[in-house]
Amino acid sequence: MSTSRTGRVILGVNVLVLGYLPAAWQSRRLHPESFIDPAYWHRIGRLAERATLDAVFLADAPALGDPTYDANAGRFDPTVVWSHVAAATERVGLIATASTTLNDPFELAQRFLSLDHLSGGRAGWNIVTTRHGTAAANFGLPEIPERENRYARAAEFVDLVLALWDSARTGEEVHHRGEFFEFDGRLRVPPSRQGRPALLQAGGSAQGRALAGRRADAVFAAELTKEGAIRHYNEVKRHAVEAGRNPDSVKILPGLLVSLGSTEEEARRRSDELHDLGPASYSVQWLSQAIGYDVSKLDLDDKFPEEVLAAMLDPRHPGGSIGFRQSIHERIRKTNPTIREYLRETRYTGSGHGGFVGTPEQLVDHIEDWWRSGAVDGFNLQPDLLDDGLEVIADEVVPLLRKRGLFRHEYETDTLRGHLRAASA
Ligand SMILES: Cc1cc2nc3c(=O)[nH]c(=O)nc-3n(C[C@H](O)[C@H](O)[C@H](O)COP(=O)(O)O)c2cc1C
Repeated sequence: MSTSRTGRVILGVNVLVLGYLPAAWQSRRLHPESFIDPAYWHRIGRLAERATLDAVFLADAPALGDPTYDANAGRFDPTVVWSHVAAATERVGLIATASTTLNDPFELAQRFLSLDHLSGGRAGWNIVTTRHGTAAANFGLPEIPERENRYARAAEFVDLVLALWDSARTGEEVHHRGEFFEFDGRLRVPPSRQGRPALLQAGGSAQGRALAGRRADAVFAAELTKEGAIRHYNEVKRHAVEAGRNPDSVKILPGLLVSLGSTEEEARRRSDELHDLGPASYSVQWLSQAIGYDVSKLDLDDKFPEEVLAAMLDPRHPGGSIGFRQSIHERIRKTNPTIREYLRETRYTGSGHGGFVGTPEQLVDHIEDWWRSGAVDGFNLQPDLLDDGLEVIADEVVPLLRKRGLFRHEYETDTLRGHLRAASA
């Protein structure tokens, strides 16, 4: 661990609607339709801003989720939610996920630059290519295109959106002729306070890491082991250098599921309660969709079969996101558990995304260790429950990070891209 690292940690919060487990709505302050209440979103934005977090973040896959593994099957459009929250906040970044497979570059460029203006330069676009066949059906596609094609489209899509945002600055028309898009024209929106929205990227395959290195300001990653995180970190920074960029201009921010308590036992009890209140099959279903294999067909007291582990690393394997598959594979190889042991352990360590169950002090130790080890530039925290889980982050975790000189005491800038840059030494 390098004690000499300077700069500070970047912290976002990935608002998994009510929380990352299906029983979140049963907590004392929530109910199944809390996410429909506009005041709920204002509360989340203001809480994150009180904690001087860099950003709030929303995932998106334009389809009704499958409740057997999606804790929050119903969701709002992320850019609409953040437009509402922009009016109630002044500094916190507002990052919305949108797919390059299921959107149009002109419409997306206009939508995100509009949000950037309405928020005073705080918008971020999390670039995904979406692998869900259900989402494809909503757009008249017989199936979701295979990964190579999705990322080729994503690369052209992002370059066209950047050219459109640039046309807002130069006033010049864009004339684009590519494999996926033809375009002549320009945006009707002037450049925003931060010039253009920040770009994030989520998808840990080789193609995803290359796209991130070439274009992203930050990466939303999935890392279960520090070794895997360091490899991902170095690979994206290398792609950035090859693209002629300063490697520090792309920040690596893995998700981190957090369940906190005043003691480790209390945190574990909280995590167990939330897991046990949900359907018993949930973690098996979630794992099955993440690795693209029906785990319920296996004997849970056996180890993971070699062919299942091999498929997780095979880019041709259609199921799941490679980002999550690789992270899960690393973890299994490291601890060699039976399936049941894996499901039990990962209650406290996360499955797909890293997880943390413990006290605020222990969480800060974990954040500092991974940051000083060069595994991350920060984390996209995913509280087990919104909003009381976010309150503990604001009231206990952030003050401890500040005491160690690892986090801001107040916002140094008023744009999202400014916040990301301010974290550098
Ligand atoms: C950390 C992480 C977050 C993701 N979030 C989303 C999301 O919100 N919406 C979506 O459609 N895909 C999401 N994906 C999946 C990928 O963007 C996309 O489906 C891609 O095809 C699979 O990525 P990969 O194979 O490059 O890992 C996410 C992937 C990762 C690793």
